[in-house]
Amino acid sequence: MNVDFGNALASEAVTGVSEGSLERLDDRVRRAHDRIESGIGDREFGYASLALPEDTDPGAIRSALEGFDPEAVLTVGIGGSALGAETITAALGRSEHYSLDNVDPERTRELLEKLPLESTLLNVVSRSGTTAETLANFLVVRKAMAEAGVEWTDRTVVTTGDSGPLRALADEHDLPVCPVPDGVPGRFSALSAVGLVPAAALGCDIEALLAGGAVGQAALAPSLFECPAYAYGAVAYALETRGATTNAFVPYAEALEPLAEWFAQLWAESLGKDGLGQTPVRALGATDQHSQLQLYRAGRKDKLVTLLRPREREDEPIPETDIESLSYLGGSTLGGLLDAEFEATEASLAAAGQANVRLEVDRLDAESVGRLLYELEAACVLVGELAGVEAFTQPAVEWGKRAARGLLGGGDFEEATAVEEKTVRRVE
Ligand SMILES: O=P(O)(O)OC[C@H]1O[C@H](O)[C@H](O)[C@@H](O)[C@@H]1O
Repeated sequence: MNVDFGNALASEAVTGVSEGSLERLDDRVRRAHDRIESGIGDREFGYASLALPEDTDPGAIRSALEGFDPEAVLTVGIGGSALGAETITAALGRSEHYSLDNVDPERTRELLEKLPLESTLLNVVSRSGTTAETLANFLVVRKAMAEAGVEWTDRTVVTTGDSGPLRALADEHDLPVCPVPDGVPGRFSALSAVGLVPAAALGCDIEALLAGGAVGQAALAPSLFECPAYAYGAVAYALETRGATTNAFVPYAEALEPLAEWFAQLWAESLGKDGLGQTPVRALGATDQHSQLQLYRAGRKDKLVTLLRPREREDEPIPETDIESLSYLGGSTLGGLLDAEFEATEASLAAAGQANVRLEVDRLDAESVGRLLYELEAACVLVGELAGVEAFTQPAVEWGKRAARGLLGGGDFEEATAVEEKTVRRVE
């Protein structure tokens, strides 16, 4: 990942940071880097995520998938157990990957009617093996397969921990199981079996994805001025402390739209603690230039806008036209137009004093995507260190999970009583 934070400097942006402040911050970046490196070395909880490029065994993933040559992959998982896999296959153009990461009955039914179940690989992913949405969807899909005369046990692969209901079920039916890596929270697990199984099943080069992650790891360095991941993290942190409490993440590539969702979980769940954390907003260039850009340019100066694009892409020429007012488009390309819009938006934000950072990758291939995921994770871990928040836990999410389970009669959870105690003040 290449980072250009010129438009986030104090000389350009209302919430910008001066070079001098960044130089002072760099001392703290160096200390944070030491902490991160020792955490990686000792495979400490959370920090172990940044060791995945070396620790993930692509051979084990491939052997769990032996004998499968699916037309489509259906991932049943949620949050960190779905978004990494969706991000990777979308970025690499594998549209045959579908996922059920919600319990909307209409969507579930519609998808099950559309999929060729006899040639679909069912990929069930849950670190805990207890997440209600995932297990409920799994039971529904399993029944649909049985009703369609498909032996679900022949078409299912599971990624889960060493214990829990999903592991027990996988053992009972002798299903192929990929382990979730130790000490790696779901949102940091894209470069493990959690994120790589669908990609591998659909013929992506998972070794190259991991090699890209390893390049990101090798690029970690004790100065933000020498390390793109830390440059992005340090600038995002510095801007947050100067009032940029929203991070609008805007990829200029449809294939990276799921990445914006993945980034939102990474940033929100890791950094939203102790009254701190930038609120991630998902957007897409150029589409959202025609909707959200008004706010980003002229609304409150409480944002960092992160613009992301691949430098190279397969292009499509725009045909010549004899309509005089459109002649400027003819002879150009859709990619050329998208790039022009990217640069125009960047300049328009800067002209309004709105902080923005440019992230670029060479192209959307397996190596670049692996590196991008790794470096955004490293950026997030760095922000956690600088802000002094515990980036690897999600107590607020767990609270809601317990409340929902309590309501469904899945145990005695005191959080469920909060639902009954809700203050009501209706207007009908
Ligand atoms: O993998 P699972 O245990 O099913 O968890 C799936 C998701 O559940 C929770 O909501 C957590 O906050 C997420 O971080 C996690 O990714």
